[in-house]
Amino acid sequence: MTMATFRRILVKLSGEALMAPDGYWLDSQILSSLAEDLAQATRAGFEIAVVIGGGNIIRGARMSAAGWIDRPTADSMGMLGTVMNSLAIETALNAAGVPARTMSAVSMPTICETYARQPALHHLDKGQVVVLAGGTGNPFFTTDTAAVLRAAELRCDAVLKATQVDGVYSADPKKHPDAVRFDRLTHDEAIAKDLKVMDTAAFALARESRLSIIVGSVHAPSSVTALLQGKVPSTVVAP
Ligand SMILES: Nc1ncnc2c1ncn2[C@@H]1O[C@H](COP(=O)(O)OP(=O)(O)OP(=O)(O)O)[C@@H](O)[C@H]1O
Ligand SMILES: O=c1ccn([C@@H]2O[C@H](COP(=O)(O)O)[C@@H](O)[C@H]2O)c(=O)[nH]1
Repeated sequence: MTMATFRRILVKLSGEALMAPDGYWLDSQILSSLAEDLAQATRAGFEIAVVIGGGNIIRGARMSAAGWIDRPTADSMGMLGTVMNSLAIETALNAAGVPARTMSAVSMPTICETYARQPALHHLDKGQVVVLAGGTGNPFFTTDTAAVLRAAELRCDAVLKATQVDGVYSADPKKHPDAVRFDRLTHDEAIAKDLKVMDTAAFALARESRLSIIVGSVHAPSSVTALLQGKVPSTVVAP
């Protein structure tokens, strides 16, 4: 399957991208612009499922490294952060005229639907955007792994990681300005080179499920549609 034939996409949005320039966890203008971008992708004919990270709120590994809290508890807090971001994106999508519903891997029935595969497929078939919250529901994982897992479950054609950088580089471009961007990589290469734009578990699951991953910048104008249509730079990780 080539990019031109992709129809159902799991968009992994950076949580960090929601942050306001002054460091506040959520900027409502950035949120609306992301929702408008997703709305444009649905109008272009893509079926969209969303996983949003929690890097603007809590990263469990970093928090527990300080020593006062254990990793599973910090990760639980991280998963709750992704629910907050998911409810925010659901609200912004509905305001942009796109029916959206949040489904959480962590059951909280007074707040949103609990994730289950068949109802999620049904919502997607009806043209709704499903926002998949709470990661995998387990500590020691990331929302990148959750994105690949849900993409495989929900018969998505690809995962789009819309992040802070415009692709996968030979090293973290924020720390190594001389790093070189790859246009294309195999899953094996991404794992062997230990390219930390996504965790190894996510790449390994994508390899097993033969899922392509497009990595590109969330900051490009109309980034989701432009990335899916190959109009802006990205890296495609594919079998
Ligand atoms: N080889 C690499 N190529 C590209 N980016 C890399 C690489 N290694 C590390 N990175 C870093 O990975 C980051 C993106 O991944 P990460 O999941 O941490 O952030 P995110 O997409 O903002 O997610 P969230 O905020 O939701 O956790 C980039 O900002 C970049 O600095
Ligand atoms: O399956 C999961 C997904 C996430 N977490 C925790 O949430 C934070 C935020 O997610 P990011 O992918 O880093 O944006 C993550 O650091 C974990 O602490 C989790 O435990 N399980």
